[in-house]
Amino acid sequence: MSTITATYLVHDPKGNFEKKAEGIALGLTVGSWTDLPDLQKEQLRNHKGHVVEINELPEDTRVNQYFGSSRKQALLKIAYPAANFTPDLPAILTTVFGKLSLDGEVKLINLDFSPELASAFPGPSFGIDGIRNQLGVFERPLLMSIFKGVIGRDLQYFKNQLKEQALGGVDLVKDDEILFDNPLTPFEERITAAKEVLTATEQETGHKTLYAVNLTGRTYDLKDKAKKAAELGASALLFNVFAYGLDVLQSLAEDPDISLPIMAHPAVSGAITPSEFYGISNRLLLGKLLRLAGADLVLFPSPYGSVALRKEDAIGIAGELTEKDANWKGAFPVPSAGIHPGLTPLLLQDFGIESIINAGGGVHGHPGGAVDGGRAFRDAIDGLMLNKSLEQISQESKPLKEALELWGGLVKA
Ligand SMILES: CSCCC(=O)C(=O)COP(=O)(O)O
Ligand SMILES: [Mg+2]
Repeated sequence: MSTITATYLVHDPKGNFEKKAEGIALGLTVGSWTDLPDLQKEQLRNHKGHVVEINELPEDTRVNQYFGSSRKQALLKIAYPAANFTPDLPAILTTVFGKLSLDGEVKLINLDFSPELASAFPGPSFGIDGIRNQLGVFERPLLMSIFKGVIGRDLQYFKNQLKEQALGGVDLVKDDEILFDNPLTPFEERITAAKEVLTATEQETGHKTLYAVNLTGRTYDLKDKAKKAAELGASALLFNVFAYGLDVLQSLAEDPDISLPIMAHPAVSGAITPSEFYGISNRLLLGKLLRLAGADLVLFPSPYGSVALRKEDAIGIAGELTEKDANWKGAFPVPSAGIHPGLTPLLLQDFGIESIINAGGGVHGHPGGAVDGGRAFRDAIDGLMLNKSLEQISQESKPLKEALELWGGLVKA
């Protein structure tokens, strides 16, 4: 039988987890909080949730300090028959965590899709290989930079900033997620201006750079805007998926007339993921669900930047995005926020080659400007791929040396 199996982390002072698990399995399917005497055997067999596993965990002393009283914790696995829902994320999330998300200390940790159900989801259209093919870059992490300070500036400022970033050798440039349609830099004009600038920089340097335009506006206007972006020659879309919903991302990814890589931004996800007791795990939300809904690149806070995630969470997200056995193409992990060139060895060590190093302030804040900001990163990445140390590379690269002096990163002798 096709199913989805949810794993929940639950906390309870008494630890009566069998009762809790059965209550969820029945309550989210055919039952209610009161006895329903005319439930039929067949109804129970085909539609009731099934408790697969109850794994009581050792008491968490941090949790107990938080509550000032003892709290037992357990992981509960419950399988729900696919016959209960349509194969779409709104139906699935409402089944496995709709009412339950409002019902005390329950966190949704994972979802396992049976193969038949998994096949209903598209996954990335381009994925890691598709984006590498577009760029012709295969043997190093990619480098992305972010427009900064564009709000309130005109198209000429936008073009200048894009040119500098591209000349610094970055592979992708994305809008900041807070840049919306506006009279100074309208959506369509940003796309055509970027195409003009990036065609010229590619002719000058031979290096290709993609531009991800922020797809914003009312939900029902998004598809037409995205199609227009594709027609005008945009190279990728940035999308604030959690302000809209995972299913909106899926609709964009599935549309054959919007044949562009989609970069998912984590804005607003912090309202759902950080609690130990409530919400949805980062690994599931920013990893597995974004990948199956069709994100080609996924931004998330790195473990060591200005807005940090726990390292275990960040590595978990990247693992979900790149896991080889999954049904979908791999999506690029993009650990972000507060990234500067001194962090490059750490990023490479923790996220490997199949990742994107992404910086806004760490490019534009370079004393030599954004061109040197990009070069500092590229020199660091290229040198590390040759097994040189950051210190060695900085002796050959003035931009990197200056970046390390400003932001740190050299291991002192
Ligand atoms: C919180 S992950 C998204 C990072 C982001 O959107 C951003 O603008 C990072 O900019 P920074 O100057 O910190 O590189
Ligand atoms: Mg941003």
